Amino acid sequence: MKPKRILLLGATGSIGTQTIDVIDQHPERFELVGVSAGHQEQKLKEIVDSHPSIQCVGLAKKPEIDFGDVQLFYGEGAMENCIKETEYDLLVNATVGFRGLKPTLASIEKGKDVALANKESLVAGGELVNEALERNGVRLYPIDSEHSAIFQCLQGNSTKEVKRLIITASGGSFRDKNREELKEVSVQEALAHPNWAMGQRITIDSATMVNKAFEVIEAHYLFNVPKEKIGVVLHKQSIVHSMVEYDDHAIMAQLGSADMRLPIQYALTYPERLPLHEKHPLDMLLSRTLDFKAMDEERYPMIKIAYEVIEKKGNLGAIFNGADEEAVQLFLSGKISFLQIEESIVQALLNSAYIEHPTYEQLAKSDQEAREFVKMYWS
Ligand SMILES: NC(=O)C1=CN([C@@H]2O[C@H](COP(=O)(O)OP(=O)(O)OC[C@H]3O[C@@H](n4cnc5c(N)ncnc54)[C@H](OP(=O)(O)O)[C@@H]3O)[C@@H](O)[C@H]2O)C=CC1
Ligand SMILES: CC(=O)[C@@H](O)[C@H](O)COP(=O)(O)O
Ligand SMILES: [Mn+2]
Repeated sequence: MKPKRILLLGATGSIGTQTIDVIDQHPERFELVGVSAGHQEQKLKEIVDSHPSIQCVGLAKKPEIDFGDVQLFYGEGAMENCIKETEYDLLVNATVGFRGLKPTLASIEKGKDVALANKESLVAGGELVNEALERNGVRLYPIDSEHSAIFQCLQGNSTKEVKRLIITASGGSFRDKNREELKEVSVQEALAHPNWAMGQRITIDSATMVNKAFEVIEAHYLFNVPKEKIGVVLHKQSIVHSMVEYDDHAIMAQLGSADMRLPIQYALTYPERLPLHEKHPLDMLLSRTLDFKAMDEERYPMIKIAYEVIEKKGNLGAIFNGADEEAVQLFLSGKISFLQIEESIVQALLNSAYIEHPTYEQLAKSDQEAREFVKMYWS
């Protein structure tokens, strides 16, 4: 069997690094043919040097170091140029933010499957992505742990028989605090996720529950399930990664350690399962407790927004994500407080013009305007 040629966007990040680990565990099955990153050029260079199969490299700006004998793209359009110029079988989109949508669409238009970590592609552009998938006969494989769990639980069954998808939420860094206590929290505390080691943006999104709101929207577009059939339950151990309840009340769950290597590998090897080296695989023969608690929408108001975005669609997902991206940056740089992230999102949604059937260009404009709005709001 010929190795699957992988083009990896966001190679220097949390998902990117773990994707390379999975690829390196199975050199006979995968070949890394292209990588892109933002600003960590030294880290990217080390990846390129240790993977001679890499032919194409993308960076956010012109690098100061020499990348040698590869095709190099930088600046605006670097990821799309890598997609255009590289011969690959599967795109792994592990870049963060709205910038991930354009390469997702470009790969689909090229007729190449996508293993998707970049949930923003679906939050901001779910309608466009699904139209493009259908038009090009291309598949999307979820990497997000909850969606991988649901995908695994759906194997052998039809989504027509699904009573509901049950997405688990850890509750994030502040799950033991009430809203009054949230007024005083620090950036450092917010970045201390109880279970997962992830990039900064998604870690803050877990604490605000924006991540879970995004995951509700992501599930709607990935599995074509109406919003009434998508629920969220608090599960502080992050062992049950999500569940599918069927019409006969059978509930299928996927359990595992808090390690993204399994969902990444499954997206790369589907429908096969390969051996995987994890540091601490889950051992269910040891005693453990699994807690489940109903979602509290007063404590976590961001969850409700997900259902409004699914109902009204249009450019609301792009505004939701754009406002959050900007607000998280302002919070990380100490310019606004934790609760002001929520306020940024609510105000941006209230003050932005609604577009019912946006093009990609209109989504990009809505994203930009939501960011500008948040910057102005706090200036
Ligand atoms: N981490 C996790 O466990 C999970 C993550 N996800 C999703 O996966 C995606 C990636 O998350 P995560 O790995 O945590 O994020 P990280 O912040 O760790 O990594 C982000 C990647 O995107 C790159 N990047 C940043 N800015 C740019 C830019 N301007 N142009 C091109 N590339 C850029 C970064 O490059 P550089 O660092 O070189 O600047 C880095 O390689 C997100 O959408 C997230 O929601 C989903 C589930 C779990
Ligand atoms: C690993 C992963 O998929 C993250 O999205 C994770 O689920 C975050 O956890 P919570 O948002 O449940 O805190
Ligand atoms: Mn997740």
